[in-house]
Amino acid sequence: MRDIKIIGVASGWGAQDQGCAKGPEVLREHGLQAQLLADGISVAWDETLFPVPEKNKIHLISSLCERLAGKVSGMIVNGSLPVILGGDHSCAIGTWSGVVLATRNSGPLGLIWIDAHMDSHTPETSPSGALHGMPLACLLGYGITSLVELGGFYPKLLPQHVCLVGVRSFEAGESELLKKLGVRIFFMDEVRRRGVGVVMQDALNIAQQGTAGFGVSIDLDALDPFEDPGVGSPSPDGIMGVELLDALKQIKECVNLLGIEVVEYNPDRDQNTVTANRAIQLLAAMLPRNNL
Ligand SMILES: NC(=[NH2+])NCCC[C@H](N)C(=O)O
Repeated sequence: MRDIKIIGVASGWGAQDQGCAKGPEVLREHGLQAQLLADGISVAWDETLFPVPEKNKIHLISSLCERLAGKVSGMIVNGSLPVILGGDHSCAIGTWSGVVLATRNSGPLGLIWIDAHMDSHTPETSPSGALHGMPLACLLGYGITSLVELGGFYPKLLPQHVCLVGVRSFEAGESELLKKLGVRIFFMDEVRRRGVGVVMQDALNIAQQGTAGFGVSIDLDALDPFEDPGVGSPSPDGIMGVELLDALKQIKECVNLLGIEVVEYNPDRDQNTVTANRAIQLLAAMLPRNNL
């Protein structure tokens, strides 16, 4: 049985609304470990990383992501399953760089990116300039050099092993990049038409075929904000919580699961801790039972 280890990333520097910096510690105080244990899942809280203050936002995020990548790759080398809790989605650059650092000799990484947004801008195409709108482009080899080349190599991901699920809010530049690269996007209308469970099976095929293993990155704004308001960039008409939970259950059977990331929990916008509870339930759906 693999140890499951949590790393919190208490940074909102990649977002315009920085409330999600408080996300990991609020989830911890909310009893995340006890709630998972009640489901038969024992998780150790390894550490919450706090950013080191820096005038330059890009330096701040790249050094935070470097620390994160180092921790994540160390955990995988030691046989643990890393679970990363954001913070804003720019931490994905660190998470998945770390996974790839540890596994690239065995093959490419597959990644399922569940999100309302594409997060695939470069500074040239981004209307907001916010770094949490850029992590997927960085991982695919496009954008700010220090982030793209984090860990000393790039790209971290190949387009044929990546897919997005739940997208409904995006701008032209990022959509053109993903189209050019041929990344499969399960837009919200397809998710609604075919059901999240069926789409997730396709997503798992994309992420598992020809890869050393795969990861899942969940931006909580993929969920419908009417049900789950506790996110940084709410976007209407998203995935229903129970449906996503059900679809994610197939993941815990996958022995080639290399890492999980849940980001953008914003306690300032949450109501009656509904989204905190949802984040914990999503983890419980995906994590292998190790306490039986
Ligand atoms: N991780 C996120 N919540 N990303 C939202 C990005 C929103 C918008 N596309 C931007 O680049 O500013």
